[in-house]
Formats: sequence, C-alpha cells, structure tokens
Amino acid sequence: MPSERDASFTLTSLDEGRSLRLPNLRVTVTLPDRQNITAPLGLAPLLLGKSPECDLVVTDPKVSRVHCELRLTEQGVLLKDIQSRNGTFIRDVRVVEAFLPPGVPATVGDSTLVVQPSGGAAVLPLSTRGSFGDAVGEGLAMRALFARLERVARTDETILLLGESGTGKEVLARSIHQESRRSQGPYVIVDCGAIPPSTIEAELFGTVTGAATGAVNRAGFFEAAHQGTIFIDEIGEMPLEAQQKLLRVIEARTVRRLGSTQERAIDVRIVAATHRNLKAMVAEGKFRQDLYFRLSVLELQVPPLRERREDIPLLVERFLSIRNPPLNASDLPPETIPMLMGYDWPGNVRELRNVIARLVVFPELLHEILGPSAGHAPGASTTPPPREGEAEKVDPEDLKLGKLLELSLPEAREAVLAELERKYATAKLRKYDGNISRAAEAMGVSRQLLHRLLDRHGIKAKEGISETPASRRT
Ligand SMILES: Nc1ncnc2c1ncn2[C@@H]1O[C@H](COP(=O)(O)OP(=O)(O)OP(=O)(O)O)[C@@H](O)[C@H]1O
Repeated sequence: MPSERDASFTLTSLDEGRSLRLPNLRVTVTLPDRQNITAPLGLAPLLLGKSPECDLVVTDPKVSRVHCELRLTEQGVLLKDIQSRNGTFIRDVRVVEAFLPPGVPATVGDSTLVVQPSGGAAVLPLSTRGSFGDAVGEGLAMRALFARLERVARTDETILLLGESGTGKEVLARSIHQESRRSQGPYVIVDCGAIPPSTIEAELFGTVTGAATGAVNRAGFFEAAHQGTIFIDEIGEMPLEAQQKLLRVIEARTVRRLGSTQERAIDVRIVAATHRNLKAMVAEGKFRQDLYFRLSVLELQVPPLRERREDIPLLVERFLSIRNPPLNASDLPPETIPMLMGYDWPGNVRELRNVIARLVVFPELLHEILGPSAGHAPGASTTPPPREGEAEKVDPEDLKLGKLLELSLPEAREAVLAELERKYATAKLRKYDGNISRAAEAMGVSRQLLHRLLDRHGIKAKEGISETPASRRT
C-alpha cells in the first residue's frame, strides 16, 4: 500500500482497477535566464526539448530538439532521456531512465526541471472491458479513453477525436456509432482530405437543380446520415467557408442544399477527427475559432502507440485472429513481440497492422522491416544466421511463393503490393534526398498521395527510410 507521500506522486489504482487516482502534478523548468515555464503532468507523457512540437519548449542551446520525457506511472514520475546530445542529470548523475522524486531538480543543458504536487487529485474512471466496439486496448491510457467513450457514446453530443495518423480515430468513431442508440441508422464517412475544396459543400449539404453548372437535385452526406452518425474525418482540411456552414448546421440542426432556400431538419450525431493541431490552426487563422469551441466541448485525445506499448501484444493477437485462417502470436518468430514493443511506431496502429500482414507472409523480414534499433528492446533476441549450406538449398523466391500460397489471392496481392509500394517509395525518396515534391513528380503521383503512402508505411520523408526512435528524435 503506498504511503500518503507516495500517493501524491503516483498513479494509484482504486476500486479493484475500475478507476485511477491521478495526482495534480506540475513540471517547472527554469531556463538559463531564470525564466520559468510550467506544464501539468497528467496521464499523457510530457516531452521536453527545443522543438515546437514538445509540450515544454525549452529555449536553451544545450538542450536537444526532443531531449527527455516525463511520465507518471504507478511507481512514480519516470524521467527518460531521449538520446539527447548533452544528457539528462539527477544530482550530477547522468541518467538514461530514472524515477524523479518530488522536488528533486534534474538538469538538462543549463536548465533545471522539477516536478511538484500542486494539491488534490482527480479520480479517473477506467473501462473494465479492454475494448470499445472494434477497438482494443488494455493499458491505462486506452481504458481511460474507453471509459469516457462509454459514457458519451450514448448521448447525442458532438465529439472531436484528436490524435496522430493511424492511432485509431476512424475505428473509434465507428465504435461510437455502434455503441450508440443510433447503431441501426446509417454511418456516413466524409474524408475532407479526399474531397476537392470546390465540391465539399455540395457533397456535405447537397444541391438542387441549377445551383451550379450541371448541378442536380441531390442529398448531401448530412441528409444521408439522417438518424445515424456522420464521421467528418480530417476536419482540419475543411475550407473556411464550409466550416462556417458546418457551424450553422451543428447549431440549427438543419441543412440547406446549395441553391435552395428550404431548410431540412436533420437528426444527426457528428463525430469529427483530425491529426492536426486545431488550436494552432485557430491561432494561425486557418480554422474558425467558433467552430473549434463548438467541437471541442467533448475533445478526446487518442494516444500514439509509442505511449501505450503495453497494448501491442493485444493488437497483434487481434490482427492475427481476424485473418483467414485465424493465426496467433505463436505463428510468428518468437522474438517478434519484444521487437515490436521496442519500435517507435511513427505510423501508429495502422503501421503495426501492415507490419503484421507482411510478417505473416515474410517472417524472415522481421529485422529488415523494423530496422536495427527495434532489436534493442529488453529481452529481444536476434534471428540466428542460417547454417552453412542451408541458404543454398532454399530458393527465396520459392519460399515467398510458398508463404503467399497460404493466403487468399486478394490477401497475397495486397501483401506483395504493400511490400513493393514501401520499397519503391523508400528508394525514390532516397534518390531525391527526401524531397517530397521531386519524389512525387518522379513517381507520377500528387504530393498528398505520397504523404499518405509515407504515413501508411511509417516512412519518414527526410531520410527516406522507415523511421526509428533514433532517426525521429535527434
Ligand atoms: N485500438 C484499436 N484496435 C483495433 N484496431 C485498431 C485500433 N486502432 C487502430 N486500429 C486499426 O488500425 C488502422 C488505422 O486506424 P484508423 O484508420 O482508425 O486510424 P486514424 O487515426 O483514423 O488514421 P488517419 O488519421 O490516418 O485517418 C485500422 O485498420 C484500424 O482498424
């Protein structure tokens, strides 16, 4: 049982794991010019560094772009150096990973950081299910998210899902629909990133004959979703004018087809999502503030996979079990799970799903797929080299074909194409020094399509290689 002092500095399970005591903690960084910056430390880890993408942006020349991470755990606050150039120190000892006691200063560059309880604690309900609709997750972060979703799914409130690409926003939106009283109604997906800005309003709100050249009398996505749910994906890509009309629809619960004056009542639940920082877009004038306020009443953050590695075994089991025929983790090389848990997953759950699909067909590619750094996970072993003469006996092409023959033709085609797509894009990016525009032009595709392809395969443009913890954070 933790003492009172411990409890003010740790996550503590309550009610046999049905809720979590989350202490109120603040991190304060004192910069070389004696100025202080501070941020609250909650369930999501805080990144500290010079890069604007960090939660604590430290303007100290001796601090790396992404220098270290602070994470609240059941044992205390864990401070982790992220391969910084000048190191992270507690009481003059350089640390790679260590628990930081309350009030004890740590040093990064010429700055110091300290974590202190600021009084009180929140009690966070946790789901006992380990899944929400089709989404699975058994770590604290996902169980806290599922508990919130369980409560809000049954209401008609508009929900905003934020999170990096591939974290599962779409699968959660679908699950919200399935778990709501609207589950028997339509579920309509609108991908704002895929619809040309010039037609998005017509697609969303519909048209009447003569509204524009060639316009016909047609319902839009909102009318199609009547008595169901509309999922507006990539809402950050929506043009400002359409945003204004969307706000009106959310508030009035009516739509007016383009070219018509008639208001049609709609009964629709809206779930929106984006991988963009909408708050920053509001500050830059690229997203309407009033719409953001309206959407962010129920704003839920879907954590990146690298912040919930404990979910990886369960996700792997899920992706293997839905194959035909179903597989399980013992069908993969024994070192697979430790290697997967040591990888950083820039493409999140989508990348994990794709990696599993490829490993099922080409298990010998484990090290090539995940890169050398992934093998550094504790307990990871390496694949033994083939014994002498063994390699000559097996033609790799036959081996690949043999594996492919275990799959259905569509699955085999997808596996081969995904492999080709990844290698092709990586090679082109290398050739053009990571320059997206030039690589896209040489590939004969749009920059947007190349970006999507890179996201899908977890490739970082700059290096033209699969991103690893080392390459992402220096
Ligand atoms: N928690 C989860 N459980 C099971 N499958 C998941 C989970 N999260 C994501 N997936 C799977 O990973 C893939 C990517 O998820 P999804 O499309 O929902 O991500 P996203 O955040 O909407 O991505 P984007 O921002 O690029 O649209 C899908 O195949 C989805 O089914």
